[in-house]
Amino acid sequence: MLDELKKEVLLANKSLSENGLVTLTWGNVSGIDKQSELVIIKPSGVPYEELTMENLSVVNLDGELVEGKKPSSDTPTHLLLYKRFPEIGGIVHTHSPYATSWAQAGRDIPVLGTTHADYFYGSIPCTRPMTETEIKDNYELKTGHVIVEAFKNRHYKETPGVLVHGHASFSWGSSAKEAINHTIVLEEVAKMGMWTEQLKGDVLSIDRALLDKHYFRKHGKYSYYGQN
Ligand SMILES: O=C(CO)[C@@H](O)[C@H](O)COP(=O)(O)O
Repeated sequence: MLDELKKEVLLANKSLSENGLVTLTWGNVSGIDKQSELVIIKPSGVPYEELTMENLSVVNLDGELVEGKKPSSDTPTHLLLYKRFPEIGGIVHTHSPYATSWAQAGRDIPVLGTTHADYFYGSIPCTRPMTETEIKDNYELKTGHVIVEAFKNRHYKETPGVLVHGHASFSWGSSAKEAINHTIVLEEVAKMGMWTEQLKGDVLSIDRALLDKHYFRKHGKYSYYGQN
């Protein structure tokens, strides 16, 4: 069932280690089949080298297990994002060191350069801290809620990633593979941002003209990037 999507999600989870985005099992990748509304996600606590097509978790949007092992502990967060960000097809959550450092500092990653602007239209937001009640009651679902709240004034397709305050990042894309690419970029701009601030002290974002040039030359109907 859904073998093609399973293969994509399997390779995406395994690529977390290959891309230096994860330590131990501190991350998970999912993908959704829009037709059946079934989500394939990494099984909880399973080392990436032991992941197979057979042990991947398959859940419906209510979180019920349809096939495979017990799903990632972050499944409720993934499922809420699929419901509230309907055009995404894949999600990555991981504790990559630089992005996690900005999340622990509770800071948005400002647009400090064109590398960032090529992929994220504006700062990468950090959610507000969660309340004690949110943490104690259905934490992973409430994590999804604070992420959605951080996007009330920005579009999730223009900024395909977020830092969860005190926790780590979630990134997304049209597929699990694109979500991995956005996670790689998020970690890189988090690293560059930290070093830029180190070199220049409190730095300002680039101006809007440069942000627009770089973002819209890759995205939208006037894009002229690549072979298109
Ligand atoms: O955020 C966390 C733990 O803080 C999780 O992302 C785990 O690090 C991965 O959990 P599983 O996907 O293996 O349940």
